[in-house]
Amino acid sequence: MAFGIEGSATLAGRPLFRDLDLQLAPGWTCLLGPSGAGKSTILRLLAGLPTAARFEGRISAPPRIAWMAQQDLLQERANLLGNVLIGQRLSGAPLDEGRARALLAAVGLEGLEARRPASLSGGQRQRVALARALMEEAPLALLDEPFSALDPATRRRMQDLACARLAGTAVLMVTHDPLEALRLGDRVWLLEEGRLRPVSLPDGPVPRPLPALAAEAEALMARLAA
Ligand SMILES: Nc1ncnc2c1ncn2[C@@H]1O[C@H](COP(=O)(O)OP(=O)(O)OP(=O)(O)O)[C@@H](O)[C@H]1O
Repeated sequence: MAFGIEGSATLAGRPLFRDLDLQLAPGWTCLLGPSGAGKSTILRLLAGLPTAARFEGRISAPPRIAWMAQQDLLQERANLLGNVLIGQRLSGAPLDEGRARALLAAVGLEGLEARRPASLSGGQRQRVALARALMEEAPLALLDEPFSALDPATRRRMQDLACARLAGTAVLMVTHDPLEALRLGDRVWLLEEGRLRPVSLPDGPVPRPLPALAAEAEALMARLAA
């Protein structure tokens, strides 16, 4: 099933983006672009969350979405297991504690289930937020810089994990990392000056091997810096 957003947005009377047409099929769509271009606004619009922008157009999204914001939005009063289970608790679904524990183990936090978020590092907190998003099993996943707080080796492992667990899901990921977009993207877009510009991709299934991507990453970094 395809989801998407079509339309234009203004911010304090000025155009933020115009005639946007972003369709989200199963697989990874990656969104790059300079700070303030409107990437998080697009994610929030798709999630049905309030934004500072005025939007006119059409949004197609399923009722249930896996959502990972730039801030981890962990519940400080709940332990890690409680945080991963929060979607099920809020929706009144039966709690699948076994799956939540398995996801915490998969993100490398086995044995920390009873800890509170305040006792974790930034990277550990981000991995709890990832486990919570993966717990959702929603048809659309909206991920805003989901790996930004991780060291390179952990980042790569978490990218592989997310890729495997979100197979068949329509994923929209905002990232500032060209290599990450090239590694994971089935489709990659650059949002600049209010327009979406396509990025051409090397052949092959995602996640792509890194050595093959060095030249493309260099070229894309140059476009971002322009
Ligand atoms: N709560 C808010 N109130 C007023 N303006 C806002 C608010 N949130 C975002 N904006 C403005 O909306 C514009 C788009 O912001 P958005 O967060 O979508 O950009 P972004 O591309 O995701 O940026 P970044 O890469 O820095 O996260 C920016 O000019 C920003 O200053």
